Amino acid sequence: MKYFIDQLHNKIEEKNSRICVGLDPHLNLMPENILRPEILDNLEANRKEAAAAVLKFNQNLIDAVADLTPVVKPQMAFYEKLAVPGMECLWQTIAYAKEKGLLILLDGKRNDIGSTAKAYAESYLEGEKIAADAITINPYLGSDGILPFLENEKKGAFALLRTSNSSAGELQDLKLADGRTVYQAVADFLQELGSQYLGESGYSNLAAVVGATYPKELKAIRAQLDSVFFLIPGFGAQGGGAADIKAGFDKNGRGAVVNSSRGINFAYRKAEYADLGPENYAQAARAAAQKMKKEINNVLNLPNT
Ligand SMILES: O=c1ccn([C@@H]2O[C@H](COP(=O)(O)O)[C@@H](O)[C@H]2O)c(=O)[nH]1
Repeated sequence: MKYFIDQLHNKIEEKNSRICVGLDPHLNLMPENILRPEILDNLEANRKEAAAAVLKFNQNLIDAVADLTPVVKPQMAFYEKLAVPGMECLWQTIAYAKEKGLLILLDGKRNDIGSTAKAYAESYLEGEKIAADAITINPYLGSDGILPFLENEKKGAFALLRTSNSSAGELQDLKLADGRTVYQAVADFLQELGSQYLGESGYSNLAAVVGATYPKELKAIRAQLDSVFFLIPGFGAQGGGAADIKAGFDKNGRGAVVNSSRGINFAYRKAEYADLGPENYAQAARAAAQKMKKEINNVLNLPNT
């Protein structure tokens, strides 16, 4: 199978799961048996130890959720924060997740002029073992900044469309002279550009990010776009729930994955999993991932297997 988007579809079907587990190692939320809290008092001096702790944390999480999720999404900000050891940790995490059969969506929101975008694409998407399968991008520079991420049909790009954050509407909801909002214009642009990269699934390797925290907009965008696959972040910690993401899927329950990062990574901190204790954070993460998978399948009227 050639296309990234078809690989993602197949993994979703294989696991009957529409979740995406974020790998967002917020250091201040880590269990103490993994990361000594004193490390945070002088992180600059302790980056190596912190990165080693994050790698162990991630590997245990991956082991706990590998059969439940088609894809993981490392958020680059948390690895960049740890400088060189952090980047090593990121690549080791990616290699580990790949060994476990997971697809990797790197959340870096990269982009630039065409020649620089090409360098980003080569840095993060080129290669088999030590490379992501897809990356989040900012579409604001237009097509020459996007096309380098789509050159290899085995790789995909997820462009920011209508984001989940509270100030998303400040720019994205502005009205253009033709009556469309900025995000509606971006949506049309992505569908048009992505039509050259359609897989057998009917979806394009050029996908989009649409937040769970704006269900009305999510519904309208799904109605507008029939060949653009969605990453839907904002589930759990940001307040989005199963009812909010339903309209992001097509009538067959296809066309999207829903991300949760803190809600799964740090589930051990929730009252419902408190009995497990911080040392069993991976078990808590597994329980939270199972619950999310089930809630999404239920709201889409899909069987739970
Ligand atoms: O619109 C967007 C785009 C990206 N994100 C990223 O997704 C995760 C969400 O983390 P939670 O802990 O589940 O809130 C995080 O990496 C964001 O940078 C997003 O939330 N919204």
